[in-house]
Amino acid sequence: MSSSPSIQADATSSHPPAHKPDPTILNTNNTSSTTTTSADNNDASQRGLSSTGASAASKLASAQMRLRGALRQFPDFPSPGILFEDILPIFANPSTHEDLISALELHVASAYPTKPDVIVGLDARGFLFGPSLALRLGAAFVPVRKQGKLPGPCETASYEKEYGQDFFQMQADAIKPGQNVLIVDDIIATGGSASAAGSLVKKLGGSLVGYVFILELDFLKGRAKLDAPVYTLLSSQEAKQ
Ligand SMILES: O=P(O)(O)OC[C@H]1O[C@H](OP(=O)(O)OP(=O)(O)O)[C@H](O)[C@@H]1O
Ligand SMILES: Nc1ncnc2[nH]cnc12
Repeated sequence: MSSSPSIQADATSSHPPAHKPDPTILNTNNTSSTTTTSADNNDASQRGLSSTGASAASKLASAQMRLRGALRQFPDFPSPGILFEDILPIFANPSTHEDLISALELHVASAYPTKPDVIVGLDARGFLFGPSLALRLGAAFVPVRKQGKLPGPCETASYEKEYGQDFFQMQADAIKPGQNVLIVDDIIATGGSASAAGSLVKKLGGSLVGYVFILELDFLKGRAKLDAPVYTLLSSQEAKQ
């Protein structure tokens, strides 16, 4: 699907206009927002994002703006018609790196009364923040890797993404049956990668409690492929000048 010229053209022509509001920032009642619960009074409040009511919401909104401001876009990478979102500048600046981890920690603390046992990060950009988030939450970190990288018995799933086809693998003993698993990745585009990762988690006996992404290319409707709650910190792609 991803190499189809018509889909690539769609991906570019459907970019929302730059002035389109980010519902994550403007509407704290939607499914992408972070609600405040007693669970907010945890470590997140000690690290940059306060945990109480309006204050937490406004700090989250300003963190979201800084994170969106850090993104860079590269047209026609890695193939014609794709507007590539580069998340790496977030990690080049300790302040936006902190914004990211604290915002995600706050979301998990608010949305999951029982903390996940395992954070699963997707190869490769899910490895940039999955382990830090897991450490903050006191959860295990487990990678989903591209085929051929993991030793020992593995489960495999094939998938299509916005710009290609691939295979994901997990080590067969990476998750204990019944563990609560949260999948994290930088971007959801078509949802192919995330859906394949979810199928692997379930094959291993994990209980998939949700997905967390930094950015959603919402015009590709990837979340429709996922059968667990989806949270995205920045809920739409906005073309930058
Ligand atoms: O929703 P989808 O259409 O499946 O696309 C999203 C996936 O594409 C990118 O990964 P990529 O495979 O490019 O690997 P990388 O992280 O190694 O760059 C991104 O990091 C997501 O994992
Ligand atoms: N447009 C995009 N930018 C960055 N990573 C992606 N993964 C899938 N689509 C992407």
